[in-house]
Amino acid sequence: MTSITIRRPDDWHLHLRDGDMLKGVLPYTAAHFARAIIMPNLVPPVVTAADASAYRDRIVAALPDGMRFQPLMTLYLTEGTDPDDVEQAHRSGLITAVKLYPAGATTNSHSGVRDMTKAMPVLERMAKIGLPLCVHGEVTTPDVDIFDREAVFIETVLDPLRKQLPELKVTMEHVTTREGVDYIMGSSANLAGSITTHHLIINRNDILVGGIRPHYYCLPVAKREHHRQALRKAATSGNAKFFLGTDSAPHVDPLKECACGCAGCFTSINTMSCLAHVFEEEGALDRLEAFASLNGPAWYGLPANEERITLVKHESAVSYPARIETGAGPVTVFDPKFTCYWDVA
Ligand SMILES: NC(=O)N[C@@H](CC(=O)O)C(=O)O
Ligand SMILES: [Zn+2]
Ligand SMILES: [Zn+2]
Repeated sequence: MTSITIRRPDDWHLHLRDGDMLKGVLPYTAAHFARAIIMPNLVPPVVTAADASAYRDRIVAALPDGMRFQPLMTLYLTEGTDPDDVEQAHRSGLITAVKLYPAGATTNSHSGVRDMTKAMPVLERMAKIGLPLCVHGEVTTPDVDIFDREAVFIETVLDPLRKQLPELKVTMEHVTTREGVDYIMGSSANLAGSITTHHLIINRNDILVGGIRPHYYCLPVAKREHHRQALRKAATSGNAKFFLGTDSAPHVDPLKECACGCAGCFTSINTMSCLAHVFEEEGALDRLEAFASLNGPAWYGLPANEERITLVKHESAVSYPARIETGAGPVTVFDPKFTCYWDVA
């Protein structure tokens, strides 16, 4: 038996949803993670400080007795967001970041930003007060191929924005391409990137070969193998610009297994197990702590967790349920297609 002990990890990109789904999925995150950045793409979205405060209360209320977990709230940037409300939410310690969804890019993003110039007053304020912007980095232009949308976003939106507002701290979330990795590595200190567990494991063949696999469909969509390899290299490098954001994004099975299925993989339950496997494969178990527990807090200016968790490699396979039951309905668990031997003790 092998084991490693690391500081308790955090999840820097997480969808908890609301109501019965929130109650169903939150315990899996809280079991392993001390904190998570909570995505604001509810229906309706979490737009104002008042919305974020009420949502935080609902998350805390949904936490089972005896579990500890700190939700780090975000505001959903719209063209009508009030810079004063954002600043106030930041100063009171309520929010950790503001989230940019280009309108139409992903799940519940229709209230997102169409015209970046309309968001400039808020972005300028954020640059001034040191509040990070988290971005879903994909263009939505219909003539751009879905596999190119991240690379085109970097070129046409992100790079110009960072030149215009060099002081703005930006997290490029769920990076899925070699272009994304290279752009982050070649940039100044105020750009970093989160990487999901599933993008280290699947490429686009897993979605499409031998039949369509809706539970591997997420956004940004998984790309070619060489992109997955670039992500693995970045995540396991120890480079402080890369950290874990699982993007665990539960949808009930009927909404995934249908003619127009939702994007998102539910990974919070087996993320640490899968990551230990991936890092071991890459000969980088000693860098798992940097990726999952150290680089994220450093980027967001927070202390690393003092508590530790131990990951144990068992002689025999560790199993996870194929799906969990929530009050909102069944949710299929991400299947890494390899046998897991690691789990959290
Ligand atoms: N990642 C996904 O595929 N889906 C996310 C939205 C997002 O993070 O883009 C969701 O909210 O379902
Ligand atoms: Zn996204
Ligand atoms: Zn997400």
